[in-house]
This record gives sequence, C-alpha cells and structure tokens, in this order.
Amino acid sequence: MADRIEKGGLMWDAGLAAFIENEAIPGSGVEADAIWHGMAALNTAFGEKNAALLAKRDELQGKIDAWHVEQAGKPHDGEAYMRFLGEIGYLEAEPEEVSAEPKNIDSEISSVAGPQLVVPVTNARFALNAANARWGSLYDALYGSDALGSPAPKGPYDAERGKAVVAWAKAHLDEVVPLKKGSWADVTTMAPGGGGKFMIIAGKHATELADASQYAGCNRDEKGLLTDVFLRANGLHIVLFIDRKDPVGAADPAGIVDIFLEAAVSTIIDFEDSVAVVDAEDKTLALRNWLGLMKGDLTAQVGSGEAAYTRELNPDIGFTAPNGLPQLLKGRSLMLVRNTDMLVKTDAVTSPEGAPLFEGLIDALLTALCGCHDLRREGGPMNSPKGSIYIVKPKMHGPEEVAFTCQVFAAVEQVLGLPAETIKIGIMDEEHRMSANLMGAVAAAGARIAFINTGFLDRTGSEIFTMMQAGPAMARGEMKSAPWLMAYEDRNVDIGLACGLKGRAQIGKGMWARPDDMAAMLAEKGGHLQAGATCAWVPSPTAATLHATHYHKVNVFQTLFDLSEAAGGQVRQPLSALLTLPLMEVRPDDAAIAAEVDGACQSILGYVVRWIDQGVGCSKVPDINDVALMEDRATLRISMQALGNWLKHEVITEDQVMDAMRRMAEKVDGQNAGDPAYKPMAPEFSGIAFQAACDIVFKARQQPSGYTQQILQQRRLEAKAAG
Ligand SMILES: CC(=O)SCCNC(=O)CCNC(=O)[C@H](O)C(C)(C)COP(=O)(O)OP(=O)(O)OC[C@H]1O[C@@H](n2cnc3c(N)ncnc32)[C@H](O)[C@@H]1OP(=O)(O)O
Ligand SMILES: O=CC(=O)O
Ligand SMILES: [Mg+2]
Repeated sequence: MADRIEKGGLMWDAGLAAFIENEAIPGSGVEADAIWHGMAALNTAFGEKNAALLAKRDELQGKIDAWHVEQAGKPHDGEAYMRFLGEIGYLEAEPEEVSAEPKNIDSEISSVAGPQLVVPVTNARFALNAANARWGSLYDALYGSDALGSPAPKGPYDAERGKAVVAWAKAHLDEVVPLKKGSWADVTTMAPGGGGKFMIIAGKHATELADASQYAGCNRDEKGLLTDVFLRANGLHIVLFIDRKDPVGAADPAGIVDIFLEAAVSTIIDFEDSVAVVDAEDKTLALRNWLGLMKGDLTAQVGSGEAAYTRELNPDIGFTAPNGLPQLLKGRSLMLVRNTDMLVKTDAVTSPEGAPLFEGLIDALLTALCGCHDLRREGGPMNSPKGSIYIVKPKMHGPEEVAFTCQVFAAVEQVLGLPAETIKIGIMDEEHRMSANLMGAVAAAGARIAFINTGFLDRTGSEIFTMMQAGPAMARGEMKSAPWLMAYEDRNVDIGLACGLKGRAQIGKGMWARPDDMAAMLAEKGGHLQAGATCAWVPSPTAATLHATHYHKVNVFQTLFDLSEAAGGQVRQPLSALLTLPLMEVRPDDAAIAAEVDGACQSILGYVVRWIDQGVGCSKVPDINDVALMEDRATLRISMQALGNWLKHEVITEDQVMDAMRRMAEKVDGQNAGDPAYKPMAPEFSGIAFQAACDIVFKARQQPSGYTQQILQQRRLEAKAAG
C-alpha cells in the first residue's frame, strides 16, 4: 500500500494529501486543517448513517424478494404488491404540495433548455473538450458524422458532401431563424440596420428576419466588414462566421465559412459510472482535472509532431448587441460534477485501524473544495456566476437518502466556510425506490434542487434487480417499451412540473448510447423535448451540436406548459403503472434466447476487459453486430441483471452462459486486435478481466442493489497490483 499519513485523526494516502495541501488548498480560501478535521467530522457524523441507509436498502429488498417467493405460482397481483410496498415503508406518503424554490441557480439550469454532455473526469483531453463544447461547428458535426445518412468520408475534402452540409444547415436556418422573404440559401449580403434591425439581401429580396428579436448582434473587422453574426432560437445562440477569403466562404454567396451552435449548455464532469477510479492514485488524478476546470487552468496536449497543440479552456465570446453595447456569452459549458454514490468505499482515506471510508463523503468534501476556486476566483470566466456548486448525486434510493445527502452538503459548506445551500443537488432518478417516491425526494432536496434527470440505464438494471424473484424478466430489447419505463419517464416530467421545477431547475432525460449513430439521433432525440425534457444527455461534443438543433425547433418551456394544461396539472401515469413488473410473457424461442445471451456476454466482456486491464470506465464497444455502443457501469448493470435473472429462473443454464462467455471473449479479442495495449482473454480464459466478467454474470444477484462497482473495483485493484 502507498505511503500513508495521519491527518486530523484519519489516515490519508500521502499523494492525495500532498495534492490537497499543495494544489487544492492554495487559493481556495480554506485552510488545510479544516479539510483534515472536516473529513474526520464528516466520517463521524455520517459514516454510520450511510451504512444504516445501505442496510435499509438490503432489508427492504429482502422483504420484496420474500413476498415474490410467497406469491410464486399465482398470477401477479399489482394492487396487493402496491399495498405490500406501502406496508413495509418502501412507498412513502407523498407530500401534499412541493414548491421547489432553489436560489442562485444559473440560467443554464433554470431557463435555457439545451443538450447536457457527460464526460469522464479522468480524461483531461476529453474534459477540456467537453467544457469547450458549449460551442460546436455545425458544418463539422454534419460533415464528420453520419448525420446526413452516409458515413464521414476519410480522404481529402469532399466538395459534394460539403454542399450537402451547407444545404442542410441553411434549410435548418430557414426553419428556426426564418427570413421574412426568401431563403438563407440565397442570402448574399447582411448588415445591421437602425432600430436593432438586421437587413438581409436574399436573391431578389431585400428582407430581414421574420422575428427581429432573433438577431442578437455582430462583430466587424477593422475595415468594418461583418465577421460574425449572432442569432438565437429558443435561447440558444447560432453564429454565422463570414470570411470571403476562405475557400469555403468564397464559394458561399453570403461568405459564410461556418455556422457555430451553442451546444453543450451544461456538462456533467463524471466521477461515477464513466470512470474506473479504484484507489487514491486514480482519485487524485480525477480531482486534479476537476480542480483545473474550476481554476480555469487545466491543459492537455493533443496530437503529436507538428500537429501537436495544447488544449485549454475557451474564453468568453464577445460581440456588439443591436443597441451598440458590448455583450459577452460564455465560452464554456456550465459544469456540474457527478460524485460517486453511497455504496462505494475507498482506502484513499481510512480510519486509524485501516477501515476504508465511504467515497461519497470524500467526494462531497473534495469536489466542493475544488469548486471553491470558482466561487472565490478573482478574474477570468466563472463557471457559476450565481455562486453555486452543482453536485449530481447518483443512485440514491428515495427521500431519506436525498435528505442525508443534503445534510452532508450542509456539513461540507460549514467546513469550507460557504454560505448555506451553495451546493446544489442534481438528483439522478435512476433507482426503483427513487422513482416511486420522487416527489418526496424533491421535497427533501428543498432549496438545493438543481435537477431531476432520468437515468434510464441504471433504472433498467434497478428494475430487473428489484423484481428478481418475481419471475423471468422480458428481454433487454423489449424493456425499452415496457409500461414501467413509459410511466417512469412521464412521471419524472409531471412530478417535476408539479413541484414547480419549470424555470427553476432541469427536468432531464437520458443518454444517447449509440455515439456513432448520429442520423438516428437527429431523427429520434427530438422526442425527448416533445416529452418535456429541458436537457437530455449526449455522449460527445458532436452529438451535443447536432442535438442543439432540436432545441431550436421546440420551445420546451411552452411544451411543459402544454403538457401540464393537457393533464390538468395531474401526474398522467399512476404509481401502479410505474410498478408494473416487466415479466416475460412468452418465452422467446431458443435461437432468440441464445442471441440474447451472446449479446449480453459480448457487451459485458467488451466493456469489462478495458475497465480491468486498462482502467477505461466508458468505452465505445462494438456490439455483436459491430455497432458501436457506449458502455458504462450502468449499461453493464443491465446486462448483468438480465443474465442474472434468466439464470435464476432457469431460462438459461450456467453452462450455456459459460460457453457464450468463451465464444464472445474470442470475438472481443478479435474486435480489439488493433489495440497494442490489449491483452487477449482467449484461449486461456484465466486472466483477471475474464474472471471479473464471470463474476459480473454469476454473482449478479448477490451484489447490493445489483451494482457492478464492488466486483470491478476489487478486480481492477488486483490487476493493478499484478502490474
Ligand atoms: C448511464 C450513464 O451514466 S451515461 C454517462 C456516462 N457516459 C459518458 O460519460 C459518455 C462520455 N463519452 C465518452 O466517454 C466517449 O465519447 C466514448 C467512450 C463513448 C467514445 O470515445 P471514443 O471512442 O474515444 O470517441 P471518438 O473516437 O468517437 O471521439 C474522440 C474525440 O471526441 C471527443 N469526445 C468524445 N466524447 C467526448 C465527451 N464525452 N466529451 C468531450 N469530448 C469527447 C474527444 O475529445 C476526441 O476528440 P480529440 O481527439 O480532439 O480530443
Ligand atoms: O446515469 C445514467 C443512467 O442512465 O444510469
Ligand atoms: Mg446512472
């Protein structure tokens, strides 16, 4: 074990302690002693309570399991089930009225609807890219992805594709920033006019914007020529860059060389399911990156040779508004930080006897300490001009755990000398008990609430785990349209509305998990807005830029108003719909079952092997048909619980799964053949990664709440120790 050092009565990893003393403390306005004693006080005040809340999860699940076992052989009785959940205290009494009134919320959370990007904190290059993904090139996103229906070209510039990109972009402008007459495709000249107007010549027409308020301002060069035109649609800015000397601009009638979109309005810097952080060394790297983002000085080297450059955080963007006054727009996404959940422990800090501490407590204190640099900075762009630190808390099980987390945050504020309620909470609505008690959870968050987002991936794993003893679950594919899932998504929006979140906090929707499938994302993800999401998750800056186009078309706040009016202010789907069990109705044929088993084993192995051997927490893993899917611990949890459930109910056998694991390990080895750092699993099948994947499948039901963390953490530590 690495060197340890006593601080405030706890034993700290020496490297982590040095990072705190030498990097995180200077300039934070906090004394190192406050951290050492504060951590000890947090552990004393909340360690046992944390453990008790985890024990309560297991106790409730034990009762649910026993109830299902008792009902075996009878048709499922939804009403009796709901009554039972009430009797055991799993379902809590819903508060009569909740009126969320969070204070000091930045507009990106309260009043601007837009894409929300997620990025693993441990990858500085990606994290910088994510913060800078506030703005993205529409031309690049269309040209460099399959958004227009064909794959990105590999070789030199493809002029035909370039034309298609420009045509798509201008048709989009016609739709979301229309002209009074004519089309953006015919625009040749633009000029700001008097009275805040923006004059345009489009073909034969001297025209202007149909809605003059969509013109936000412009920049000119030293000769007075227009260089940038700022437009806006539903609160998101669109910038036309004009440069007639550039080859693209010279070929364009209006001289437009590119169109930039305000894209990732907010970004979640993730310490949880997209990272493989297992010890103090990993935690220090993660915190160092987060600190750099909060101080504004994080950099990363990108590329090599002559193409190498240093990536930094972008500055704010300035222009002249129609009234002639200078205006600044943020150059960076509003950053939230997702902490670890309440389950995991780490030996980065231990008791004097060597007992690891709950990582969630450590994260709360240390990620907020880093956040102090933003709040107390003396110059440069602030992450939160409103003075808030946004912590996203995953995998909480209902109101009691939200209340607990808020108590932890209050104690952290005292340690750091922050005003009460500086730390806001983003509630991941992704556990069965959370969605069944969501209104109570929002009430428990009080003035801290910043969002309720549906994490449908974890939520699916949680669903299967919760009903594990009830019978075989439907296949993973069918789960996407299961009644519980529809009810869950609708209820999240309706409960958000009922609690007054509209215009105050985000009501968010989940991840687009096919990062290379941008055409489908363009076609489908607008549905999240129609369903009332004020933000929805995307896996990459390109996806953020393309998803931004949906927000140009839909005024989500109007949609929320309409949804609420249509439902008469009621929650549309009853709790009973949420509690509908996703039981298998008809057993699929053997071939379909075998395909399902192969698919689940392949995705487990493809993800786990990189987690264990390379410490990569989020991967683009080709599925069995070689379609690249984003896999993280939440998608792993689904495959794990799906197989665990079918094993339990003898839909499949252990031998069948083991055979699939071996065959799929060979397939995964083949898919990774081009990676020089990759260690094949076949033909020995004895490496730590393969064993970890087997544990994931065969120990699925024994894991607390069906989580994957403990197996992964233990096996990754083994792999690290083995070098
Ligand atoms: C259920 C849940 O909890 S979902 C939340 C967790 N999931 C996530 O956080 C997904 C985040 N996304 C990612 O990690 C990645 O996009 C992956 C793993 C899916 C794909 O990674 P890769 O295969 O390396 O992506 P790809 O090769 O297509 O693109 C890499 C480029 O895109 C950028 N990029 C990709 N994803 C991101 C991101 N999330 N944020 C910022 N930049 C990103 C990289 O910086 C890189 O550009 P660069 O070379 O200029 O630095
Ligand atoms: O965290 C997100 C999820 O879907 O799980
Ligand atoms: Mg999740």
